[in-house]
Amino acid sequence: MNAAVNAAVNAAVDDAFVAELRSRSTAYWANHPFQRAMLAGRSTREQVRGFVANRWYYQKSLPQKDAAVIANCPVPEVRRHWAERLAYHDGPREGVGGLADWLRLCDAVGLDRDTVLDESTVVPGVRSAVDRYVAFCRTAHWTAGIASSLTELFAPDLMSQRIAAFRRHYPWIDASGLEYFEKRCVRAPKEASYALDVVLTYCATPERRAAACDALTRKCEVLWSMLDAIDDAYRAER
Ligand SMILES: O=C(O)c1cc(C(=O)O)c2c(n1)C(=O)C(=O)c1cc(C(=O)O)[nH]c1-2
Repeated sequence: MNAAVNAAVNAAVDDAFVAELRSRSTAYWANHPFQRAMLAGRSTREQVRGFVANRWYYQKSLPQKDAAVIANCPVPEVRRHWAERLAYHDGPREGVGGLADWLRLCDAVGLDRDTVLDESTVVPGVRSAVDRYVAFCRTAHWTAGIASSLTELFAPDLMSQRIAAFRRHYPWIDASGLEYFEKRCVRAPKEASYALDVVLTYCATPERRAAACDALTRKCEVLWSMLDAIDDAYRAER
């Protein structure tokens, strides 16, 4: 095979891999009935608050998940880049960064901060789903850990819809709290694009690529399980 034919074959193989990863969007939590109801303005205050308070457990676990990916990754350039994600959520100091922005969203929906931070409203199903995500990134091959973040390919569209829905249907939410999602709409596509490049570059075998696709499915299941648990806990409120 000459070089041009080889390059064309490799590009086609990469395209098929990316298409396979993108096809996992059908299992993304944007399609969960709880999420659909929230976007359509059919959630009660307690359900919206339940989502935000429970999601805190996901937010606070992200830096530990990213630290696990870094710990397993042998490539300095990738570690350097991935460390930015960790720094983003933790922020340079108290009160600044992704976690602080999420806590401002908690304020904006009327949650008591101490109650959010003591996690007394976190339901068991959310805790175990998130813990599963962190454990997966600790134990799986580092490229699978990175692939599991690729739900961020699907997140920007959902976050834009969520911002619009919160403004339109839930006027009791202080709009300043939406800054978390506004910032993520800019950042998530960049993070997803980098993660996709890494997965394309370092998943060099069909087995690694299959494992990356499986990791993305597992991650969709984590998010879906979170919403199952939240939906269940706040069902009586509907
Ligand atoms: O609001 C959302 O629907 C949503 C979804 C996701 C996701 O798909 O995992 C993330 C975020 N937000 C997010 O804000 C975020 O920082 C984030 C990091 C990750 C990850 O797996 O590393 N996912 C997500």
